[in-house]
Amino acid sequence: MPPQNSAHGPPFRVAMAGVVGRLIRCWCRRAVGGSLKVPALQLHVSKTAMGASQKDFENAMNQVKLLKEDPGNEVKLKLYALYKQATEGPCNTPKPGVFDLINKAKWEAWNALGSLPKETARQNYVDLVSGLSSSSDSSSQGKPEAERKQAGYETVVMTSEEGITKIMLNRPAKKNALTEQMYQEIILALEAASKDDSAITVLTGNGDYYSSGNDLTNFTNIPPEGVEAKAKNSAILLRNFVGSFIDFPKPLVAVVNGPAVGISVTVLGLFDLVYATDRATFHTPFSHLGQTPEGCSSYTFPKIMGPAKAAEMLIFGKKLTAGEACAQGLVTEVFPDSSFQKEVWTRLKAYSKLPQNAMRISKQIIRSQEKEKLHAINAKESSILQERWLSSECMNAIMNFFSQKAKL
Ligand SMILES: CCCCCCCCCCC/C=C/C(=O)SCCNC(=O)CCNC(=O)[C@H](O)C(C)(C)COP(=O)(O)OP(=O)(O)OC[C@H]1O[C@@H](n2cnc3c(N)ncnc32)[C@H](O)[C@@H]1OP(=O)(O)O
Repeated sequence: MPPQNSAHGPPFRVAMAGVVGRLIRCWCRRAVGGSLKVPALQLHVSKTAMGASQKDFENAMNQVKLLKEDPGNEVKLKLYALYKQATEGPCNTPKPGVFDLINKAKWEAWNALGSLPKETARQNYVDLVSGLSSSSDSSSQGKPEAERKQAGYETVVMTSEEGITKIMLNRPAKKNALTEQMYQEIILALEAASKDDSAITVLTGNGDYYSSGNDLTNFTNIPPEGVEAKAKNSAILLRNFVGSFIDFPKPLVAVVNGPAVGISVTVLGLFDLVYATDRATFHTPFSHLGQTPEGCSSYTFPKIMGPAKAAEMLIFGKKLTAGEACAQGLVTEVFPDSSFQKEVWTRLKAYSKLPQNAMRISKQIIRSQEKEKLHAINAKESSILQERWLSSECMNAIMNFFSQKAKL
């Protein structure tokens, strides 16, 4: 594909050359069955990982004991999971039984961190504690409970107001591209929203994009265990992520505030309402990336729009305008960008006053017949992608992105 813009200047390219080099070394190692010695690969340290020392980590553990306010169960689970990941690495214990509720919740929080490197977990733990300490000192005091920003999230902002819980993707400078941490935080946020007292849950983006899909730097955090292990853990993360949409028990609404790419488009088939600004576009360039559909779209898209239109999007990467996506049934309604937020939130506030249980039960009736099937499709799509990520087609596409040879 021809280069289309020059947003990335020379310093970006220099930085990316390192990333590309690392990827190539990684692939070479795989190609020779792991026998090639590539010391640089073993030494991979992510940008965030360089921040927190063992001392910072120990200080943060002490700070937790001094918190003035109980941070709540969600945050405590997150702290537990990050602590385990930072000290022991990926979850390595058997899942506790269904009746062992507390240990099961702890295990799930730890397991949801997938292959997050120990150093990143340590940094995230330190950042989380530092956010908790400052918010318990001052910021949230005095605000009504319902409007409080929920602590414990770094890449999303979660707020609850007037019966609506809003989960806002919050990396506007990166077009809300989804990092591994973000997938994990969305899983946790959906879990929290499913249990809170709101009637409706909304997913939206901050800035000019809804989301540019998977953050392609996820392909560069290769752990010392190697790329196969990374692909395996990423497939688990993907499966858990999509699973939280399949199982979400309340009305789930996407407020698509701008262009959407990749997985942020495919999971829309699992939402109950999709409202889009007329500035939004819907793009699933999987073949261009050497990848295949996820988010259950291999099943939901043909069902929603028919096999021919689904093929145009999922095989050939046709980008749809908001109007086209609405005509094909993926989007519920399109609003002019100038009045988008006002119109959508007025509508949602009215819906949130409808009897909650009735809405919940109606959703269950509509979706329950498909749940098992959707989980099976999710498992299949994730395992096919696990293979795809190890293919040269996929790797070339990722390297092209980083070396700016290709822009979508
Ligand atoms: C070993 C296996 C590991 C696998 C781990 C996978 C985990 C689960 C995967 C689930 C499967 C998901 C699949 C998908 O979602 S496929 C879609 C992936 N997305 C893309 O390919 C989009 C790539 N981005 C672009 O083409 C353009 O950035 C875009 C058209 C979105 C916007 O272009 P524009 O010119 O307007 O803006 P910029 O390019 O300048 O973007 C601003 C900065 O944001 C960075 N950016 C944007 N999107 C991404 C992205 N998806 N990944 C990483 N970075 C992104 C961009 O680089 C700019 O950064 P700088 O300001 O630092 O230059």
